[in-house]
Amino acid sequence: MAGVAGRLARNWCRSAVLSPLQVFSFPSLQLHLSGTAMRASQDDFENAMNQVKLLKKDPGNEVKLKLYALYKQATEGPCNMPKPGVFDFINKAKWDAWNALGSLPKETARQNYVDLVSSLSSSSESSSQGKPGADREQQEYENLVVTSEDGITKIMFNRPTRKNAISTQMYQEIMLALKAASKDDSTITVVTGNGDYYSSGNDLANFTDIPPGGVEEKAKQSAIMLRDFVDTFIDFPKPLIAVVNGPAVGISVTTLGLFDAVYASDKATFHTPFSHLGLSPEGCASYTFPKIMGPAKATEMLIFGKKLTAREACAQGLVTEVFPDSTFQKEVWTRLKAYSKLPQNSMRISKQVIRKIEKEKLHAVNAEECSVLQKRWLSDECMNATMNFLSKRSKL
Ligand SMILES: CCCC/C=C/CC(=O)SCCNC(=O)CCNC(=O)[C@H](O)C(C)(C)COP(=O)(O)OP(=O)(O)OC[C@H]1O[C@@H](n2cnc3c(N)ncnc32)[C@H](O)[C@@H]1OP(=O)(O)O
Repeated sequence: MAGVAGRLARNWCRSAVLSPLQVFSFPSLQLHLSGTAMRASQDDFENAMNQVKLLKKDPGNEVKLKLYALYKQATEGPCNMPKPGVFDFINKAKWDAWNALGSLPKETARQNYVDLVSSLSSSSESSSQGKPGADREQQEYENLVVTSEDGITKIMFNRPTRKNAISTQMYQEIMLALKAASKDDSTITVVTGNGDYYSSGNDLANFTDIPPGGVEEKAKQSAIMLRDFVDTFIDFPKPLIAVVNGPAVGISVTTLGLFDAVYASDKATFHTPFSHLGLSPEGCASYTFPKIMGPAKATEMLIFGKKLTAREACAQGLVTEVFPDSTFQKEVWTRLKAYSKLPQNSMRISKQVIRKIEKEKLHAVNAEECSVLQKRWLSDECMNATMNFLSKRSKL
């Protein structure tokens, strides 16, 4: 049972309470919680809350629980909530941490929170400065490998043990990487996956990271993030190519409708199980898929969750070309290197001409899809499906 609790706590804490936190190992971090320093003002406290979101690495479960407890103590005072049930691992861990602070005064908790965040921020800085000569791009992204070579910027999803599921932090990183690629001197940008999957879509553990404002606040934040994420694809100015190395699920499929070309291994599959998850389409697929493949085929995918093989997806226009897996990488990269030598401005301008007429429409579709999803995430259908997946994974 301890293993299960640990796993659940890990899921919660990985992107938890005060996320997006980006993992840091602080084995020797000493916490100074005595509250002997000057009293922190409300501004200091708010700054510290913002700073937490900018930490480069995850400080670990124990520290996150301390941050959570201090935040609650500073804002609400001593814990007087009923103790969660023994099987409610996540809330029990949080309750225990908060309750352990006893009657610590709010001001002291506030100061300790500020001190703790400050110690985390300085550890984060000294750690990243302490690796002279290390690859800069590798350090910036926790879940991506971004390289630029031969006029091609390659953004590779890099969570292979999670089938490249997209965590909250990873959404942010993908947006940052795309924005950087849109401004660098490469001619084309490629998105691909490391390992056997292209991506298993949204990390379903994202929804276990509930902020102090509760599930409604979580749904609101997620809708804002999703809208920004998809907008980044809509506005991407250069040829954007997907190299789909293996199965793709959910949002990693829907966003393909916003790419300029999609090359797939014959091992790839395309699956959007939205109804099974109590969800509805995103990534502008409610507009792009009927347009690409016709409304009936789009219905089979987006409403009935039919999984397509790479060849089926190609026949329906979602995929540009399929290659045998054994020669996939070689054939695709040879072709991409040739394309990357074409005149940069001409390609950019052609993309603009092709896409311009659709842009406004796509932004409106994106906004509408996010607003619908904000409600779906709060539905019993969606919550049950998510809990079902997570509890199976926890082997309860
Ligand atoms: C905030 C914006 C939200 C935008 C919304 C987007 C909607 C979507 O993207 S919907 C699609 C969501 N994705 C899924 O439903 C896929 C869930 N995963 C699976 O069904 C399976 O894991 C798989 C078919 C992808 C792979 O199965 P397989 O048996 O080969 O491998 P597993 O042992 O299941 O996976 C290894 C490991 O990875 C974890 N994992 C895989 N995918 C996800 C995921 N999407 N979210 C969270 N975790 C995932 C899986 O649980 C395994 O973890 P453990 O080793 O700890 O058990």
